[in-house]
Amino acid sequence: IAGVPYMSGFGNEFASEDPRCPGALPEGQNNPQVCPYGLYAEQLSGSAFTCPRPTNWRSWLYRILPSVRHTPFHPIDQGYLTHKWDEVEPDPNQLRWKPFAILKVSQKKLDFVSGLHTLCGAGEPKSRNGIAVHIFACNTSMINRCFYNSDGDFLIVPQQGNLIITTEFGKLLVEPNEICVIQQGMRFSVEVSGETRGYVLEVYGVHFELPDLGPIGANGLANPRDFLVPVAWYENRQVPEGYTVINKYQGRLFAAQQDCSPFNVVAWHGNYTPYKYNLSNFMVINAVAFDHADPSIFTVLTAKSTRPGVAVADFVIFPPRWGVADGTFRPPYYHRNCMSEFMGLIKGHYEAKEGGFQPGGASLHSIMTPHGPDAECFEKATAAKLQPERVAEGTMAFMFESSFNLAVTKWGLETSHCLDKYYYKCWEPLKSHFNPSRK
Ligand SMILES: O=C(O)Cc1cc(O)ccc1O
Ligand SMILES: [Fe+2]
Repeated sequence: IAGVPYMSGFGNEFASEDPRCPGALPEGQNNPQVCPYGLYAEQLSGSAFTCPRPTNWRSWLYRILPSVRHTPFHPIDQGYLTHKWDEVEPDPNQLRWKPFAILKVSQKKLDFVSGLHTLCGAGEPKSRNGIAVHIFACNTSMINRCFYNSDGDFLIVPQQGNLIITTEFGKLLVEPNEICVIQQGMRFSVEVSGETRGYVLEVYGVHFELPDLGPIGANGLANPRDFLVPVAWYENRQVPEGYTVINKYQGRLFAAQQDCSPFNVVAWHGNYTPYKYNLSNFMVINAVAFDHADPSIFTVLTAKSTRPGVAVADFVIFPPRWGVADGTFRPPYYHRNCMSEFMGLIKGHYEAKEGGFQPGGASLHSIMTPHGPDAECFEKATAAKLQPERVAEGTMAFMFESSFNLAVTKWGLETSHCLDKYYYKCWEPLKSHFNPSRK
């Protein structure tokens, strides 16, 4: 898998053939009476047929057998995956979690799907509006098992361990500090080596896009050419013992059996694909004179709502960069926000909290819940001699920021046993410096 080939570009019209079958893509039409090599043609639609061109997503897959050839779906156990947002009473407090536990194989075998734990979310897959945040913590590869989501798209943020993701479109190797997006309906299977953990942002009913750049101009932030898309890869593999296709549908898991691998797409073309992105390619823009810019300058991808400027969810990162602002309190300001702020940490530490917030953990600052730097960070930043300095070197924190009011699951508040009960104490030492006779 090292040296896997990719195509590049965000939302391009791609075309790819497995090199073992040159000419597998029909020329000049999508539905020949008989496809090259005796393949079946199948369209995967990621938008309504009638969407305007800039948001019209679909791909054509040329496969050994069509996806429809399977036995009926039956409900299966779904562990801690849920979209029930009323399991526990609402909690407006600042919440922080210690690194989520990853079980050892000897304790319990968990793969990417059975290792999904829903932490928080809001909205509803049936009405196609909302989001969920899941933690995946697993130790085993998916063998003769694949997954597809009818409810929405997965933005996957690995934090520990590499993911080898086989998709209908080909293979992706996704390492920590990279992210990938597997969109609604795309079948995929995840191989891991050892204990593996990360975060998933699921959005129902919208797709991620690159944010508008406004006065920034034509370049910057996440550049389209740095998004990588797999090349066609197929296996013609019979699985007499049964290949399990798992479907998340209306928040529930179902399984169906088929007798061959679903990764039997010999060639495909279209603009509806999985993709990955390396966060170190992000072109960071920051304040170079004074003041602290809002974190929207660090938006990698956005899932827009129908309200102008209001996201269903933004994926924002806090990458290594220079801090140079003069006469400025440089860390994040104290604030209350009309959006929900979920944060995770891939590596290192986060500038507003040197301790307490650890890689593989998380925090949630809900709508209008006050938050900001801990007392230690405040004292340091107000006393610091302001020189150009590297910020967040060797670290990578991120935020899922959402206009939804996120509810936390029972697993999040209780079962995970990771909630940090003393989080509020990090602000307790903040003291008044007010002196009416000093200006
Ligand atoms: O709360 C946070 O740590 C995230 C954040 C960072 C920042 O630089 C400004 C605002 C903000 O919400
Ligand atoms: Fe914040």
